[in-house]
Amino acid sequence: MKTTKIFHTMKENKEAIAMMTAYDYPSAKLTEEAGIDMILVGDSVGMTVLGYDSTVPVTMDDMVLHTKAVRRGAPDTFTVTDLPFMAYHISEQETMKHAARLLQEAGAQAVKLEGAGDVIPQISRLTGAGVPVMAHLGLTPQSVGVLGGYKVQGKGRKEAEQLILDAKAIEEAGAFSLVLECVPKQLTAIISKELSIPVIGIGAGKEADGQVLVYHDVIGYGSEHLPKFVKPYANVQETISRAISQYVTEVKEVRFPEDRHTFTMKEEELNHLYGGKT
Ligand SMILES: Nc1nc(=O)c2c([nH]1)NC[C@@H]1CN(c3ccc(C(=O)N[C@@H](CCC(=O)O)C(=O)O)cc3)CN21
Ligand SMILES: CC(C)C(=O)C(=O)O
Ligand SMILES: [Mg+2]
Repeated sequence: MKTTKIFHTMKENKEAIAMMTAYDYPSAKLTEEAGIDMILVGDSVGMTVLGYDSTVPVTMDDMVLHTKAVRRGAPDTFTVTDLPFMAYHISEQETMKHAARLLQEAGAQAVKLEGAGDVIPQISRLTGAGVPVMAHLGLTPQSVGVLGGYKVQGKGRKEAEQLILDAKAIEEAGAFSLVLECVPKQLTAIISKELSIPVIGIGAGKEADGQVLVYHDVIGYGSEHLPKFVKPYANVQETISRAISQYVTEVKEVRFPEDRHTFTMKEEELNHLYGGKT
């Protein structure tokens, strides 16, 4: 069984941590085969797979379903699942129940939650109960309504100082790792240096202890607007579109199926249909 300790060790050895999201069986299988260090079942599933325009509508049931599929595809990879919007704000009891569902019912090894402040006591309680917690600061997409859009965070000195304080409080509360999203690289350098837990960046520069990106962004599949921090390593949507268009064309022109896609019965059997009386 893989534990959070390996990621501490990787930070100590200055070995960069490669993390990526996955949402279903095939994406998880390919991600594990490629040698990823850690999978995130992100609530970004709401946008990349389910077609919502933010992560806010994503439910616990969605996260359980997708985590189960991911675990079947990547049984040997440490898997973190996002607690969705409002799953860790209503009460301590609800937070604990939701984390228990993700670890026991869905098979995640850790949970991730966004923010500091009110969330700090939840991180302590979860860790105290044996749930490994990954925190998430900077651009926290579940707060898009309050932040007023997906914008870079911590550019001003006051905001940056608050982020550093929040990061320290998160480590203090027992989180095993921290995702830093969309912050200036200088802030990433400070936070990664000041914390002993690994900092995983997304749009936060190479100064983090590791990187995370969304599966669809890495393979070039389906995103219309790509954030600046994304590097698409392939153009899978073009491949898929071309394949589907060709299929449609060939069906309409009756060029598919060909003989090699088709089954036949022996002449003899055909001749004796209805006892040969046809
Ligand atoms: N496909 C996908 N990739 C993601 O990284 C991602 C999701 N979906 N959904 C949930 C959140 C939303 N995220 C986003 C979405 C957009 C930007 C974006 O366009 N940012 C501007 C910054 C503009 C500025 O402040 O200067 C950019 O140009 O990168 C950033 C993060 C990150 N997460
Ligand atoms: C982008 C990462 C950090 C995330 O939270 C998600 O995919 O939901
Ligand atoms: Mg998320």
